[in-house]
Amino acid sequence: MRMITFDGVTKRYADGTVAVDHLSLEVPTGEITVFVGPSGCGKTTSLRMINRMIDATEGRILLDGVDVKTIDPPTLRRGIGYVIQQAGLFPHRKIVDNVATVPHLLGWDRKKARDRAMELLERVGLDLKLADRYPFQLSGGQQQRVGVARALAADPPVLLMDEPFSAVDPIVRASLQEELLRLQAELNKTIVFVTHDIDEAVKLGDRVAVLRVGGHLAQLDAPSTLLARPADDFVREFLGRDRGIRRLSFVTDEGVRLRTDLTVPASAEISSVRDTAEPWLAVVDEENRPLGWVSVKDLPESGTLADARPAPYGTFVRGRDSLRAALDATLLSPSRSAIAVDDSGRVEGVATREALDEALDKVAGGAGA
Ligand SMILES: Nc1ncnc2c1ncn2[C@@H]1O[C@H](COP(=O)(O)OP(=O)(O)OP(=O)(O)O)[C@@H](O)[C@H]1O
Repeated sequence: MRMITFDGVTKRYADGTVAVDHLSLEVPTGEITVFVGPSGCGKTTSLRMINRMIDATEGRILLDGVDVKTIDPPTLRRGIGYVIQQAGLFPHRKIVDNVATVPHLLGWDRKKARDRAMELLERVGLDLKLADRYPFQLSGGQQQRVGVARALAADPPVLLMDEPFSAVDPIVRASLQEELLRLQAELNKTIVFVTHDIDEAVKLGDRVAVLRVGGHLAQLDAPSTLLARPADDFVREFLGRDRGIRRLSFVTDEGVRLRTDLTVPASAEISSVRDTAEPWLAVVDEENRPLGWVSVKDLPESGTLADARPAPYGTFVRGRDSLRAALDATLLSPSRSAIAVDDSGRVEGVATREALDEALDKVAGGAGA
């Protein structure tokens, strides 16, 4: 249990700058809440008020109903992991010692702290051969993983992450995001994640708080709702281009009707399919895995479908992928239909363009668009 409540929180700095203005919102237990917004909108200030690196001028921040101002900062921070950009590792300590620092401070003996550190490094996907190196001997992405491991060391229920993945290249960034989602599925921490990147926000957030300059909350919603129904022009603009398409990432493929009459085994005689009215057929192997598309009018005179050269195909995983993935699969297939497979890659059926159009109509209808 660790729910965070902002109750009319204002931060006015000494020079009069109002960084956050009467912010009220709830960060639910066990979820990732992302604070996103343009530079200077008060994201970092809001985050740091939670662990009292900055104290609010007005209002209250409650942790499970207890005002953080009544908890002394060291005690408070013991229950709150903190990850920042460029990891902020101690440069003169080995990787394993960086992670073991907090358990050590908590009074664990050396071996137990070290074991815990190794376990966490493994968990965040770091090659354990790197444990005895120093931070400067690691890549930016590796250092970030260590930063996450260190924040998790005391097993805090709350994790604050301030632009943790901003300093690494897009590919490493994507893998760190995946890793965080994988970890979170196991750990269920209450996470507040700050970013200025809206794509990162909708990918990671269970809920996304969009802030505007001056620390005003513009909208707080699940990513799919945010993309479907931005509250105003500011949010719409901040979400950027391709909002409609991006939204399809959050729509499951479940509603898409599949046809099962468009697949044929590679062992079938060509003569048996020549008279079909369908222009394209999906060929499958004996285990019902896709081999590709064949154009019926271009089939050889005789033989089996194994003798026809199947063209490349796109697939999506039924029940797991989004409508966006299904649509993408159609673009990778000459038939413009997508092959639906199960988790083990066996064909469940074919989603035709008509079936996808129907599904898209339902989404557009439901958006109030
Ligand atoms: N110590 C300070 N004294 C005065 N003003 C400050 C101080 N720290 C931050 N500010 C101002 O408060 C506002 C919010 O800053 P904050 O760092 O919270 O924004 P942010 O949304 O995290 O920005 P960024 O994405 O650029 O990091 C900005 O206008 C900033 O200039």
